Amino acid sequence: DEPHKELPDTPPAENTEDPTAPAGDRKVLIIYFSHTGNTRTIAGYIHDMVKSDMVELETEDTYTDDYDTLLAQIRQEVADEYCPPLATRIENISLYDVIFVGYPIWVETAAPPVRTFLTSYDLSGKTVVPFCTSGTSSAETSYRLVRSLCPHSTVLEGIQIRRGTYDTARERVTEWLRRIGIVESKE
Ligand SMILES: Cc1cc2nc3c(=O)[nH]c(=O)nc-3n(C[C@H](O)[C@H](O)[C@H](O)COP(=O)(O)O)c2cc1C
Repeated sequence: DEPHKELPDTPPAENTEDPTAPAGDRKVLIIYFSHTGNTRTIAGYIHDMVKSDMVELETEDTYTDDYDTLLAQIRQEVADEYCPPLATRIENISLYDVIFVGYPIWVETAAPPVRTFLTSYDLSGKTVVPFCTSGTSSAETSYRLVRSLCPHSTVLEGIQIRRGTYDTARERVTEWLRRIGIVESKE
């Protein structure tokens, strides 16, 4: 499935409210990897809604922009369960209660930097929340990977934003954050 940088036809509605403190006074961190910016957009929607810190994961070796070369490399990395070294270091991860983990689906699973992140940090006892962007693939394999790499965390229902559906993404992210109890529903 080819990469595709997608901008909504109409600009998404601006978030007019300040981010809300997460339900239960929990401290929230959003970490994400994004090669072409789609996952960064969704991370921004979550950050707009939930009082949180946000960190973009960067690899020591930057991935190429040449799709065919990248696809061949990622096929190999996925087959090898390779953990690309991260340039990003996260201080004080122990302070956080909830960690959102965002990534593109690459070769049917989570992009390899997520494997590095989840194997490098001890997330025992924390709540982990996956979110991803993709073409047409299912996200299930990536969710299974996330669950297997943090077996002592509570992994909540994730959200997947597929290509062609960005015009409604902000609303769906908001509904999802309420459904999983991160943001309290206002009645
Ligand atoms: C190397 C590579 C492999 C990909 N593999 C898949 C795939 O297996 N299934 C899919 O639905 N999308 C696949 N995509 C599309 C990306 O998931 C999609 O463009 C995503 O939104 C990119 O996120 P980003 O802009 O945050 O990097 C692939 C993209 C690349 C570059």
